[in-house]
Amino acid sequence: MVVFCSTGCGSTAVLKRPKTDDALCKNCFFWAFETEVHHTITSTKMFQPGQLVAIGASGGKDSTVLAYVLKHLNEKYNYGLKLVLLSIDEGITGYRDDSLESVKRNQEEYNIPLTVLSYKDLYGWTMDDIVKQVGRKNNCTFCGVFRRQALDRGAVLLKCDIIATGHNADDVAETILMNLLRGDIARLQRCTFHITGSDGSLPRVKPFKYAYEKEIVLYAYFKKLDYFATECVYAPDAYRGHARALVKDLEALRSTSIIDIIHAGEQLAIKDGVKLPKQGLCSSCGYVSSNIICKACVLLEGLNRGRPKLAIGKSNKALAELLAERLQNAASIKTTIQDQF
Ligand SMILES: Nc1ncnc2c1ncn2[C@@H]1O[C@H](COP(=O)(O)OP(=O)(O)OP(=O)(O)O)[C@@H](O)[C@H]1O
Repeated sequence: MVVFCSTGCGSTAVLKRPKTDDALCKNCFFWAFETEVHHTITSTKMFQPGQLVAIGASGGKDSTVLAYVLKHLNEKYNYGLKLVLLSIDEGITGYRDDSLESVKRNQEEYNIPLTVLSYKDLYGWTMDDIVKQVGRKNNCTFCGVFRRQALDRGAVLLKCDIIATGHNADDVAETILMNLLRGDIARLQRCTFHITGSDGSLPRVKPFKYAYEKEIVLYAYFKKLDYFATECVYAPDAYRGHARALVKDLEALRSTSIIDIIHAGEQLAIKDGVKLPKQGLCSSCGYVSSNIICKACVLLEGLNRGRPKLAIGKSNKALAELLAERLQNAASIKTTIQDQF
């Protein structure tokens, strides 16, 4: 039986929209998807004309579709943005090396300049080296913390005004649930913001905040976009894995579940008087941090000392240990100087 596009355009439907269950033809689906992203961008005043935008480009489906759609909307609606692709090479053989090849091909196809920064250059370690030290269980902590900072450093280096990532509605819903389950009130509120980074780091935006992962995959498929489809070869973050499974189960029961979780998350407000961590600057590297030394520096120091698990889990203990040692060093330097004069 032929099903016609529910918009009444007269074309044959080729898909059922995961978000709304509407039967749509290819062109009406493209229009609906792009118009919703455009609405997210304009209704939240995500960008300002003249801004240089670093698109975090991993070569995966989300950031590939993001680069394509941002370029398209920028031209169609005259946003007045300059776009650059920024890729972080974590040094994961058989994963990031292959996905970066997709980014390089897209750079040429979309004519957007690309910069690649590596963990090896920034931190002296590849993820392959780190996994050899820490094993597969905790390596996602290193990767996540280093990537966040690497994207920031890269964008600052390129003199960008803002970073756009391909985090989608499923990612946001998972993060809301994770922060709720962990009781992480500060992050719970922050993760629903349209723009983050007003605390001193570069502003970050998620134009796909309301775009379903399944629709991004369909968009990439029907547009025949070139992206790398394999999962990371190292164990995925176990906790997020549970949140992901829960979100997918809920979506299967009711397709609006994902957007409902996001809307609920957006309405949460922190009671007056609740103490939140204050953002300052890391005394080692100068990056934004709610501690005297940022998580990336503590993780790196653990690696460089041959104690990679130092900052896993109870990071306050690791921080206290590092600070005590630094104070001791400072005291012995002071004594040496005093002895000399
Ligand atoms: N190595 C990287 N270099 C640059 N940006 C990255 C990198 N890894 C992740 N990002 C950015 O963070 C977003 C979310 O990353 P995540 O690890 O959740 O991957 P994902 O959901 O599989 O996204 P993608 O399909 O784009 O890889 C990506 O869409 C991208 O914008």
